[in-house]
Amino acid sequence: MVGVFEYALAIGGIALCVSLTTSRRPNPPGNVSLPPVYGPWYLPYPIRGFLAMAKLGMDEDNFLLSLRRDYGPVVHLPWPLNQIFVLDGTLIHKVYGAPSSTLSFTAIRRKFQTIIFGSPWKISQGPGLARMFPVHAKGLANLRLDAPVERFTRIVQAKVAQLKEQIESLPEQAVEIPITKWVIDTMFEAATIGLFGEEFCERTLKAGLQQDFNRFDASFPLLAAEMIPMALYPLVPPIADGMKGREAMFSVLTQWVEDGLPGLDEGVIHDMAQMGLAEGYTSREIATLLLGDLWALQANAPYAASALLLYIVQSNILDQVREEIDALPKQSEDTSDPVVTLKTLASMPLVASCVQETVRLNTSSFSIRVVEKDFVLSASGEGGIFIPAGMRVVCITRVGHLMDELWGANPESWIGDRFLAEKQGDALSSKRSREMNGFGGGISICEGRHLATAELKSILTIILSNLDITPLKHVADPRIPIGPATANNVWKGLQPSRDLTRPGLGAFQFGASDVIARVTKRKSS
Ligand code: HEM
Repeated sequence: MVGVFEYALAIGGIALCVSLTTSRRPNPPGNVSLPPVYGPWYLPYPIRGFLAMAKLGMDEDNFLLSLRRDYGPVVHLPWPLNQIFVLDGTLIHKVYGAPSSTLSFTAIRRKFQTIIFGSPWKISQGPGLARMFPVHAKGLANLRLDAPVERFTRIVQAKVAQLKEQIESLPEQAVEIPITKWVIDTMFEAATIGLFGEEFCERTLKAGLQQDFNRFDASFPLLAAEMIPMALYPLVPPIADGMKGREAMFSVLTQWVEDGLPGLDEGVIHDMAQMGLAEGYTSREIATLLLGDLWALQANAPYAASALLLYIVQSNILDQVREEIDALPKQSEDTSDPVVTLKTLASMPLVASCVQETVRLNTSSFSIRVVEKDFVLSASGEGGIFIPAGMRVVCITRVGHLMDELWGANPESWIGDRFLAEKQGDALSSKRSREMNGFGGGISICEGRHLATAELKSILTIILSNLDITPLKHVADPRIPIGPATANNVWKGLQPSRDLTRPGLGAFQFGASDVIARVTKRKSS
């Protein structure tokens, strides 16, 4: 029988081997240097790596900001992460601009398709997916979004009308609701109908799939960390629970594909499913592909939308935002409801700036690349930092968003017109837009960014045209570690607390934390 001593010996042996192999550093050529290594010099590399992992998981913002202060724009976090973090906007753009033959992403996307979304390896590694990737990207381009945005908008209008009716039926002519939950639930339905159509959404609601989505989504950080082999998923309780949620979603998706995608006859989801059938995939295999879209659709935008609404209604630019919204053409002469289309949404520069500012402040995105060939990372072309082949480079967008000089004196504050050309000048506002990397960048940039932006503008427009929102009090979620949206909480208004268990996964989520708001029919005009 193997005893504790043998186990300790084996673990010690592995740690020693890792320490010896990972401590050997390559010799960089010429006038370039290696990135500094994280952690106290006297500790072995694996211990430094574990320290980094623990700090990242416990206090993302403070850890990331301290990396840049203590090590500069690039730092190597040793095994088990074994990643090179890039912490400065200019260098991040160098990574985004590198050719895929040097810094690649496809292998990671393919691997995630299996270890997170459950596709069989033969599909995630097969040639069919290579044919689907470009069709998928085109399917979410602006040109293809009129119909999804129209469907999304129709549902949000109906939900707001329902809320108005509820308000009118009450003697106090007001309701007090958890506003984040209301926005997230509304977005869940509207966005599902937007991309997947009404019939699928109806089946989703009937099966209570939003809860299953949340269970799967809660396991996402562990799955994406790639630390737990798939064979052990059933033994790790949060992942096992996530897998139950995933299975429930597969079952509804598979049946819907089996039935011939009722309620949907165009768009990216329709095209993907048809391509899957043409490749000879089973309905369940197609369901695994569609799950990736359902996750991307719902994991970020609803949270960003509720943060945006709360920022604006508590800011001193609310009246200006309303002026812009009120200037939209009306649906008819006897209504104040605006025409909400991709075209009208594009005519609101202040609202666009508020959306960008919210995505800047309320996201943390890690864009990962595999280093295929030795690479020198340099801002100026002179000297630079040597990155050897075989490593992983990770663009840490959050640090650039909070520390780069171009944001001015108060980068941790929400300033709605920070991106407005009229206010900042054309050069600065377009430089800021280029450096806003909340949707990632380069070959892995968020394909849904146009849809997400349109959704955020649409729901904001419909709510502010019809309702007055007064935030009253914060509600905590005792189950999750929580924190302010930024390390130095400079926002004086109310916002739900940020779930700190999701470093680098896009828009901040809030668990069950919320803000109770008083909602009345809009009075001001
Ligand atoms: C505010 C809302 C959103 C935020 C902040 C966001 C953010 C991100 C980020 C950070 C990435 C990874 C980028 C990288 O690795 O460089 C990503 C990928 C992706 N997003 Fe979004 N996203 C949002 C909404 C959406 C929506 C509504 C969709 C629609 C389906 C979507 C579809 C995708 C897809 C398909 C990818 C994968 C791209 C790839 O692997 O190449 N996203 N998103």
